[in-house]
Amino acid sequence: MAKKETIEALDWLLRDLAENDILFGGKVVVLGGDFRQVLPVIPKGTKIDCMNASLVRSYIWQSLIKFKLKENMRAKTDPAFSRYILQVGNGLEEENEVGEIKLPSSLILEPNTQVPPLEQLIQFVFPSFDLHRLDPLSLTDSAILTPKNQAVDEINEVMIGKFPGKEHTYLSFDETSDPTQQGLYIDFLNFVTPQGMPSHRLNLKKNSPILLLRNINPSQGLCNGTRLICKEFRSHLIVAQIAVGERKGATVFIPRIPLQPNDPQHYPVQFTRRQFPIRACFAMTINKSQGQTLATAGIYLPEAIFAHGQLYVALSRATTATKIRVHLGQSENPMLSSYCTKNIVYKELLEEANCL
Ligand SMILES: Nc1ncnc2c1ncn2[C@@H]1O[C@H](COP(=O)(O)OP(=O)(O)OP(=O)(O)O)[C@@H](O)[C@H]1O
Repeated sequence: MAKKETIEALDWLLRDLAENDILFGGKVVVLGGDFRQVLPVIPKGTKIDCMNASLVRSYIWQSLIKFKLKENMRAKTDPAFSRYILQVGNGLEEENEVGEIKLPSSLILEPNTQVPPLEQLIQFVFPSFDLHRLDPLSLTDSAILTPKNQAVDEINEVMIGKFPGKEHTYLSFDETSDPTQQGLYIDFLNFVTPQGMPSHRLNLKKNSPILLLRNINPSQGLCNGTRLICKEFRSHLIVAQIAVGERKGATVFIPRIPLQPNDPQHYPVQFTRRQFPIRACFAMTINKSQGQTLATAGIYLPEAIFAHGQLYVALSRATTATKIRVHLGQSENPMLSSYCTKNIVYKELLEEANCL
């Protein structure tokens, strides 16, 4: 969800344009959101920082007329699953002594000593590339979700290896702002992948699914989070096909663009990466999956989730309980059931937002 400052900036802009001092300049503005989902990300922020960044804590909140959407349209064919997700999102599932909830056994990957859990999850989510060869766009209906980027990169790497076809690699051009530092830092820059940026080495295959990381051209459907299929690899652009939404099936061109880290203070040197703003999307972070609907979802939790709403967002991407499987790492207390995992819910924020 957007930070409150973004919506406050819109308020001031509309007041300026309308030359009055009425909320949103007196214009009708429709906002939509679910406070059970992940809150605005504040790097190294505390619980209070994240809650304070929410629209609920803005001067705007009290002036809004609120309407509640009560039916889960995505999971409407599975009302029991829909009720369960809501219990998780509201933080009403019973917790054990280390603050974990017990997931229904039907959602958990069956124990199998022969096949490693990630491989089992891959087999559940992507049972056959042959089926996808007939309809490559269907590949983007499924994904493995996990909390951290490192696991996302590892899973995507494994999946690109398994995917049929010839691998095509694009290397980025990483440039320090101060040219005298280029030689000193180039290896380091090629090694790091700042949050929200593509990696230095992009390994892709024809028909493999990708996710756009920037708003390139919203009117053409090319927004941050759009899923596409790679069709052709040229030296300076990738020909792709939009996989979801109103422009599904449209052919588009993705150029290399200059990208800079959102958190430059965390790097010893300022730099620009010239790369295609995409990453493979067999796997994605739970935060990035917000807004997506998945026909089949695998949730890979070798480590527990770490932020408000992540478990709710992950579970609520699927349309029925039969199309979702979870791999859980060890519970914090190994004596407890292996079906237990952390669920973080800031109930005080949900109460302020009148969600409970
Ligand atoms: N009125 C409706 N009738 C039938 N299906 C609907 C309706 N509204 C939404 N859906 C379906 O429900 C799913 C979720 O819709 P949408 O992405 O608009 O919701 P959302 O609130 O943005 O979800 P989230 O925030 O959880 O990602 C989509 O698959 C959409 O097709």
